Amino acid sequence: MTTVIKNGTIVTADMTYEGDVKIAHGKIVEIGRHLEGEEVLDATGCYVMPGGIDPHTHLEMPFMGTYSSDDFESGTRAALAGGTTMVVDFCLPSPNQSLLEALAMWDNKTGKASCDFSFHMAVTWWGEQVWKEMAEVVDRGITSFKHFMAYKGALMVDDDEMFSSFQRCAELGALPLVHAENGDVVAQMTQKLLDAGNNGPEAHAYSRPPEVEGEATNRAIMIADMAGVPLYVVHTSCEQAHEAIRRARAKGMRVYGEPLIQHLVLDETEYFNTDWDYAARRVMSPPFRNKQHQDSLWAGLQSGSLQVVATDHCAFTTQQKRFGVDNFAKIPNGTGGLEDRLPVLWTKGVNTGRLTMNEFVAVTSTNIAKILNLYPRKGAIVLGADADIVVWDPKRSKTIKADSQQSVIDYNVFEGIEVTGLPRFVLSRGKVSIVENEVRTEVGHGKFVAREPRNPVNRALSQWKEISAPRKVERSGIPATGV
Ligand SMILES: NC(=O)NCCC(=O)O
Ligand SMILES: [Zn+2]
Ligand SMILES: [Zn+2]
Repeated sequence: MTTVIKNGTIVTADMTYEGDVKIAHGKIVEIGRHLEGEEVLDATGCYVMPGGIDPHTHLEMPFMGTYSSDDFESGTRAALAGGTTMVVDFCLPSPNQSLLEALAMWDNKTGKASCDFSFHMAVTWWGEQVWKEMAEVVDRGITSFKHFMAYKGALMVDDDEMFSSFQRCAELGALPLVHAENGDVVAQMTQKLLDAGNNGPEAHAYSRPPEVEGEATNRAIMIADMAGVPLYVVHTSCEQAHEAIRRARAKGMRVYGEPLIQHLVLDETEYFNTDWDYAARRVMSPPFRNKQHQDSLWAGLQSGSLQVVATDHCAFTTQQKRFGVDNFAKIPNGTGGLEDRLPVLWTKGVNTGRLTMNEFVAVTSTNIAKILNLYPRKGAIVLGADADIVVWDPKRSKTIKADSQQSVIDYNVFEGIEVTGLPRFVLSRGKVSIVENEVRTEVGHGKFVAREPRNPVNRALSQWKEISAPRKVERSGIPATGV
């Protein structure tokens, strides 16, 4: 069957123009005027954009004694409902577990996905087995490796392990990712706060101030530079971390920063709410920051020093959050946002003039497609691309409410925010999955997307590092050793 999206304005990361889009067998087969097809989707008054790609989700993830509540079924449904057509989740091996064994476990979770997905592999320990298996993981199309510099005693790796892993990434043409917070300092700060009786959710924020993130970001950048590999910093939340990324990029380093929609819009005052549940539901790492940090993140998106807006969707119910009722360090870290990322960013970004429509497409889809070597199969409206498309109605509005969301949790951190700009249609490889409020997603339609290593940035950096590597000076007359 052929489908035509008619009468819309196509908006990509670099162009805005009138045109119809024809789809067959899940791909874009024609772009032009007055196209015909068996199924017609009317996009009058709408923008036809590449579907969102969320490169940072944790679906059904074992974490802090429980599992995140949205799985690949509810998570990908929430994604599609909000205009996101691909998610990249994290495979987390336990300490000493084989990466391949962990991957098999994660593969088992994905059968219910209704949009396409990929994985980042986490490096949670180091040894010859990990070194070897990283090559196999890359062969299977997973070309990015996550390193947690926090969560001491659980997922955290030290500098030695990170440097080894980053060098392996350089050899394999893969991309290292970091959760950048100084885990040693956070662990001690946490204990000090608890000893002083400071056990509420607000102490979570006190235990990991912006300096802790800034230091780790600088350290990860230095280690990546020594290893000769690009670096992607997840959930960049503050000026200190942004400044490190900005400075590195100004020096020509290949470093990317990813603010979350939560950090752009919600601030630290959320933790001072006197309702324990309200504050605990917003506990995530890094924590929400103040308005100055938010301004810095918006400026980074505007100026190009930050490239991607993600969600870090890791949803826990109120019941799960209550594991930490006497001790903030036991509150499962994470918030939701998959369904809300695009509408909230459009409302707070495009509708306020902070972002152009093309910048919106860049930071929600195209930039990450390029960084992860998915472009132009994903993140583009071009011939041959996957028909992962959102038809965006800039006039549709709603008030965000947990009651009507796709996520299975019982609250929404954006509750009460009025958004203007919502999908009219969302297509996942050509399948019409969302028609305004009607959900037509198909369980199992989502497929794993394999990625190739050695994207152009990896190759360019390796070439430059090879040319500029330290070299032994050849000397003709070497003096005899004087004994
Ligand atoms: N961010 C967060 O609080 N939870 C998910 C795990 C992580 O990304 O650190
Ligand atoms: Zn993290
Ligand atoms: Zn995360």
